[in-house]
Formats: sequence, C-alpha cells, structure tokens
Amino acid sequence: MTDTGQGARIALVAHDAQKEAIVDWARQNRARLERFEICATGTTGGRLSDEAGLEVHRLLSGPLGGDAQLGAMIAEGRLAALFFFIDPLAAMPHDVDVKSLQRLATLYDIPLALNRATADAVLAHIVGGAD
Ligand SMILES: O=C(CO)COP(=O)(O)O
Repeated sequence: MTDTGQGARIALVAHDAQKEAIVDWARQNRARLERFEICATGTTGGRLSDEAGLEVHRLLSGPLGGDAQLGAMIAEGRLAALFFFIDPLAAMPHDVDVKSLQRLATLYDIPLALNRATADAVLAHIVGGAD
C-alpha cells in the first residue's frame, strides 16, 4: 500500500448526484483533508475549491479522462487513497473508466471509499497515519 503519511496525495471524486454530499463532507473535514495533497476530477475539484475552500489540483473531468488519469496515478504508486462518491442509481456513459479506476484501486491495495460512511473511516485511518 502507498504511504498515507502527512502530505500524501489523495483524490476526491463524485458523480453529479453526489457532488453536494462530497462538498458537505469536505467542508466538515476540511482541517483533516488539508494535511494532504488533494487531486480531483475536473468538476468535483471546482466545487471543492469554490465551496469547501480546499486547495485542489484539478484533473480532466471524469468522463473526459479524469478517471483514467487517477487510474494511472494509482498504477504508478502516486496516489495514497481514493474517495469516490459514486451514484449507485444511474448508468454512466464512462462506466468502463469508473470500473477501471475501482479495479486499479483494488489491485494496488489503495484505500478506496465509495460512500460517506467509508470515507469517514478511511479519512480517520489516514489521518492517524499522518500524526
Ligand atoms: O465522472 C466522474 C467520476 O467518474 C467525476 O467527474 P467530474 O468531477 O468531472 O464530474
């Protein structure tokens, strides 16, 4: 597993129906998230920056290659954890990219949170590692 210590790179991603939820979660956890270098897919990153005040490195939008960029980071050992608030009720045109990202996170044993409850648990875990 990639090191999750202070300053490690983490990624935040949310499908459209979950963007309010990830912004709300990020606001509530801003102090803890700021210990890390944050990457996000394009639209999610814009919202996190504007509405949660986080410093975010924005990648391409997910459907335009952002999920694939994150998958490459995982394969190269450059991502320590992935917070991916997925929409469980809608089909995505870029489903293959979504699946690929989840597969690579699983393959490379990256902490992967797919909903808010697990995001809380993963964040507590990596913050503990960063102390
Ligand atoms: O589609 C996404 C993840 O699969 C998220 O992309 P955006 O943050 O650009 O909306």
